[in-house]
Amino acid sequence: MPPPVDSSVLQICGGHTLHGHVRISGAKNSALVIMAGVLLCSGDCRIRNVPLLADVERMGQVLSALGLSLSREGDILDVNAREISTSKAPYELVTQLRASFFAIGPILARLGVAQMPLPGGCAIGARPVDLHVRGLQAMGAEVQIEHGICNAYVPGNNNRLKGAKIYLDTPSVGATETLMMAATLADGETILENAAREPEVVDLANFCNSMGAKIQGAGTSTITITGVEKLHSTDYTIIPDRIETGTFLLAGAITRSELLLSPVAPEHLIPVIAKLREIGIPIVEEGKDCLRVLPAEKLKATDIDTLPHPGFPTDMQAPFMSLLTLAEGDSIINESVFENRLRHASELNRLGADIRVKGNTAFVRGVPMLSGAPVIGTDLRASAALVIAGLAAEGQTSIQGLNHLDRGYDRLDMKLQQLGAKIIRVNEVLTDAES
Ligand SMILES: CC(=O)N[C@H]1[C@@H](OP(=O)(O)OP(=O)(O)OC[C@H]2O[C@@H](n3ccc(=O)[nH]c3=O)[C@H](O)[C@@H]2O)O[C@H](CO)[C@@H](O)[C@@H]1O
Ligand SMILES: C=C(OP(=O)(O)O)C(=O)O
Repeated sequence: MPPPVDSSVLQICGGHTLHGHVRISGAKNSALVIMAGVLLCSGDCRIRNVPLLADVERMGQVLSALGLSLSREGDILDVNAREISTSKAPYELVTQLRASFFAIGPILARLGVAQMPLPGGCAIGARPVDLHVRGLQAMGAEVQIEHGICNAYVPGNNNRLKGAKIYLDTPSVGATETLMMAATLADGETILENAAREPEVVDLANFCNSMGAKIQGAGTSTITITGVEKLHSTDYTIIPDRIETGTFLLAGAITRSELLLSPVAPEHLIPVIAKLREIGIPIVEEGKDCLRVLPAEKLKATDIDTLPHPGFPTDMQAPFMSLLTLAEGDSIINESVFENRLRHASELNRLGADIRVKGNTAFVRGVPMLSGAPVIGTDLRASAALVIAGLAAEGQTSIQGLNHLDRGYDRLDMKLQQLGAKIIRVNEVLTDAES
């Protein structure tokens, strides 16, 4: 029997104002890497605020295949990682998401050997893993990539990685996380220089420290990890998803609506909030974990350059482009982090946008309105960008490619429905033979 192909579509009838409160879920990129981090623990872990996502489901299947037992109730995930029964991660699962590869660090630290297929994730560039590999080699591992699998082992009597000083050529989020996790159980001190400073890196460090790891400096570009023998049980709550928060701010902004979002971490959204205010969207911080977006008089064009944190996040680039299609004037968006992350531009043009792409730069000329059309989401944030645009477009927009959206947004269509959006999912699951 061929595997089912998800051909569901989202149908949006645009041009309606939204209103009300939206509950923001736990961060996808924290949840996934923290699930990998559970492999470091010789006890039980309770993780709270885990979002309901296809990627989380798949990451759970990866952990099960490695011999861990998991149970989920609501947004609480319990994992028993006392025993890891194999060092070999399943090819068909790991190749479906990016973060599964980061588990190579904990598996190697715990067992001294790991066989990890090269990862999947959004097709937004080549996304090599050379920095992960070079860092593990600096810590004493022998690593070879053959037949799509990264085989690593630690030679010597005790199979234990050794602390090392590692400079990352680029502040890769995943490489920082892989190496930070590997170093928690290594012999001696590891210093990561030019490390990523994303909030999810800090969340992972806090999670590891809650199990007894000794990590200092997460959130700065130098992270120091002093290896310990063993990590213990923990009960840990994941931070709110800053990209989901930004997506709802944009949904409010593009439909000229008033929305209340919580729980959020405004300090993780500084570049996004600054850009929204710059183009004329009123954003009000209420208390320490609540944001209100208010209708704008008019939208002004602006320029965006994506950068590692604390710069403007690449994961917000596509949804932000949707808003700028309706701003007055010309905006220039430069994607500096990934080399192929502007594929949504041509789909936005189907909706009436005026965007030209040259290399990694999109030139967006504001138009007075968008009009609904059938479109295809080519990756996670591209799909979110089309949803945002569809909410504003006159008439009906239908979006295919929901497998991308479901990887990383917790029931986006349902949350939008609760805010009054005219959005429905039409399910049509075909088998390969029928499609
Ligand atoms: C699961 C997860 O957390 N995904 C996030 C993570 O992806 P991910 O960890 O894959 O992104 P990286 O920060 O590693 O990638 C940044 C840049 O570094 C390059 N690079 C990376 C690793 C490497 O070994 N060699 C190399 O050259 C990449 O090709 C890219 O051009 O951070 C990205 C950048 O904020 C986000 O868009 C993703 O949502
Ligand atoms: C690129 C993303 O995810 P991943 O790294 O999981 O492909 C994203 O979340 O926008």
